[in-house]
Amino acid sequence: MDSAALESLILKLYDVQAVKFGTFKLKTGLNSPIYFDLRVIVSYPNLMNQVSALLHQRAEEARVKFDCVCGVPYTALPLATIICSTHHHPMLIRRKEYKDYGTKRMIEGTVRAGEVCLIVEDVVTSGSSVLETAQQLQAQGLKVTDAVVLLDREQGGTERLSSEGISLHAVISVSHLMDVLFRSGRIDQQVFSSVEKFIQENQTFSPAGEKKEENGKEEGEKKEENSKEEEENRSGEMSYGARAALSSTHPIAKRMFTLMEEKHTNLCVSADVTHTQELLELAETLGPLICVMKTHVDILQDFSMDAINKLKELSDKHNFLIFEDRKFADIGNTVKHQYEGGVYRISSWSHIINAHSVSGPGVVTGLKAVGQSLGHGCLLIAQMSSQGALTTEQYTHTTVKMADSHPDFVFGFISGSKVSTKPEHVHMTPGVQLQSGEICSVFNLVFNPRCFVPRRFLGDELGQQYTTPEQVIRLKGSDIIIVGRGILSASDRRKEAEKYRKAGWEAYLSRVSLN
Ligand SMILES: O=c1ccn([C@@H]2O[C@H](COP(=O)(O)O)[C@@H](O)[C@H]2O)c(=O)[nH]1
Repeated sequence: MDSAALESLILKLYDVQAVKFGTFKLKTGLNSPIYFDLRVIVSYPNLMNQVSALLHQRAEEARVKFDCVCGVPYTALPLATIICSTHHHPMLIRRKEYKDYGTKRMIEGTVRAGEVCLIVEDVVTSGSSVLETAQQLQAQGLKVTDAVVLLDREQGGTERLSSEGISLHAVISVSHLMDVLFRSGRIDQQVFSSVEKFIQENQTFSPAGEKKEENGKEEGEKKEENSKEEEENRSGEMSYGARAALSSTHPIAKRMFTLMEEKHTNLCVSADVTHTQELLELAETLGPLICVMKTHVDILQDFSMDAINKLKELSDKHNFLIFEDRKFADIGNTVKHQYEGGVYRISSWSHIINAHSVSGPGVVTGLKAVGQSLGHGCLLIAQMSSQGALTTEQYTHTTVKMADSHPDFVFGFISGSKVSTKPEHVHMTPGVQLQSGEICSVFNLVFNPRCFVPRRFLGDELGQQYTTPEQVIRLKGSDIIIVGRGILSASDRRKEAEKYRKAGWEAYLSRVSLN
């Protein structure tokens, strides 16, 4: 690639303020000394043509073989359009928002399964937007081997994509850009060094499987480590879509992550009702807002397989998964019968079940013998939300190890926080309401009469404890909020569920990387 052409492009990008220096708060909460806003280039037709030509040239230099092109929405869409119309390549458009009407397609254009699609992107940080796009193309039977990007922030995107079998080809790297701007006198040594330091200290990719040393640490050190962990939960986080695209992700988790990203929801409603009509009404009204409906079928006074068949139809209609919260906890042989047979025949309709690990690995082996061939998945209960729960740190740790031994069936956990570092694992958290017990401590409630918080925000009379969607998703690093009475006790359940969906989704957006 012609270095003079690249230098002139970098200077033009600086001149049109597509690259800025200062203090910019990223979606992750981090303050960055550099910010790219390549959206502005749409106002400069010559620049658009130049960028598109260089992207195409980069793909040619890397000898990428492809049949069609797809731009990551939104900035790369017009770039892909110019490339396709200039070089006569078929184009595909990826929708960012799921639509609940019409064809409901996420990829528009003529899809020919088996063809190779080249992805075009403007800026890559962690690579999660490219991975999301790849995953949606792959879901349509297309192959994705390469992506071209105008600017690589060099924060781990190349490595992340490579670990997923995608080669990233960048026209400009951030170090090259900084070098040109420094040499041309556009930025001084201080700005140069602060950006260099930021990039070095904010890498988003590290090979999986590394565990932090915890033994022998002083209380203060441990506290600091905990807050670092919370910080990690908030920043550099992979998106649900990117996690769906990982080859090690269980099929149920793939489906779950994908539909969460499509529907913009990480809300699971806990349908703790006692009549089937109410259960079906909930599925019909809340279906578009949820990713999972959790049931306790043994509290239904009029259980019937007919009602269950209708629930299955609604789960297809509104694209949510069914999770029977049966909490299996017996020896392998017994749980096998409980899962497959009896009145409820749970394995015939529930996509997800869960189990306590207390009885040892036999519980998983027994359930797996029934559920694996049906394509179902299991969550292990690693922590509980109720006061005085016996789920100690050691218990949680052993439960995670048990899950690791059965990746073909166990795909995640019921827990109050993120207990596994594996991005393919799903964490679902119960005990969630919009206002938590932390607003006003029990001590204050008793001793300070002016501090009034309704009892239900603290917990219930039977030991349930609540935290907020923000705490669960952003600070504790869990993936899905499970909400029962927070929604069920509202006079307008749909409106209330929408509040929870929004709160959970915004908390998720605030923790994933700006890419
Ligand atoms: O530790 C746990 C495990 C499961 N649950 C279940 O979640 C819902 C919570 O209902 P709320 O009305 O939101 O309190 C309920 O079905 C429990 O069985 C849990 O609460 N804690």
